[in-house]
Amino acid sequence: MSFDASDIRELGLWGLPLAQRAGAVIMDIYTTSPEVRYKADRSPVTDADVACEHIILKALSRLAADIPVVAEEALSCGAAPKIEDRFFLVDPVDGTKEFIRANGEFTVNIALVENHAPVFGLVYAPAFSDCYVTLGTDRAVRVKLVPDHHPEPRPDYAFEPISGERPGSRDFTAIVSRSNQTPEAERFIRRIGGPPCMRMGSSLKFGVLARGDADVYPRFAPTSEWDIAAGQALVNAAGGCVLTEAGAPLAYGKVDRHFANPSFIAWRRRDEAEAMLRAE
Ligand SMILES: Nc1ncnc2c1ncn2[C@@H]1O[C@H](COP(=O)(O)O)[C@@H](OP(=O)(O)O)[C@H]1O
Ligand SMILES: [Mg+2]
Repeated sequence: MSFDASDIRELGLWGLPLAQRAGAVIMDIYTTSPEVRYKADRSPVTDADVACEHIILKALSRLAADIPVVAEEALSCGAAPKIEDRFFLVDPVDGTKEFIRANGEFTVNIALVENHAPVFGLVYAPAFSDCYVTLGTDRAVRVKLVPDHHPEPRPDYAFEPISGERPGSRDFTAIVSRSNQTPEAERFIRRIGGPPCMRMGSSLKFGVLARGDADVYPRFAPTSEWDIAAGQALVNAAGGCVLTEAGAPLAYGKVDRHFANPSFIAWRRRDEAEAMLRAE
């Protein structure tokens, strides 16, 4: 298939039925008390992670066999591709702990990285039929997407454009991990004045920022590139940014660090992040 992976819109439209299929497989397992195993790093994995990743890898190999893919489960089994300027990052089920707890806060994540930065992202929460996808480097949308084993091609998705504009007059709000909270993040929240704080599992937090329903997501617990690349692409496209504590951009493709990220702060608005950093 001839495909220009720099066409973010084309990639987004291609990704939606794939997400539906992957989501349908995940939901079949979700509703039948999945067996939980533990990887070498003691993180949990279920058949949903493995089956979903298989579907996505197969689809990516048909779409763009020349672009390397770094995928969470394949990498944990030792399958590390040679990284180039452009590569895909796949986390088939982000928020596996939430999947096991059955609170719905888990996502399918596909991202494209170019020159060390995520330029495309798809985050899909099948339990909520809630999908966020970039259709351009400055265009992010939300779309209701029901898990489906055999989705029909759709020319007419009801895309809701999202941006980091704060709706109404709500208070400045932080959002943090449900299962991986740290004292450092709590200290950060106190330092910025102790705003109200939402808790949520998985990369859905980036969707909440990108749609303007929270302002800052401080993350001091460990993450890997596949956990956050799609979410960062969304936040970037909606007018926000993801920075290290020192205010530097996050770099992707950190092979020597096994794709581990430093602590970071994701911001709903780039200008607010810059103002806060200047005030420090
Ligand atoms: N000790 C650790 N090392 C690396 N990543 C970790 C980690 N603890 C949690 N994570 C990452 O945090 C993700 C969950 O994010 P959150 O806390 O925002 O829900 C996990 O995604 P998976 O569920 O895909 O493994 C996992 O990758
Ligand atoms: Mg993950």
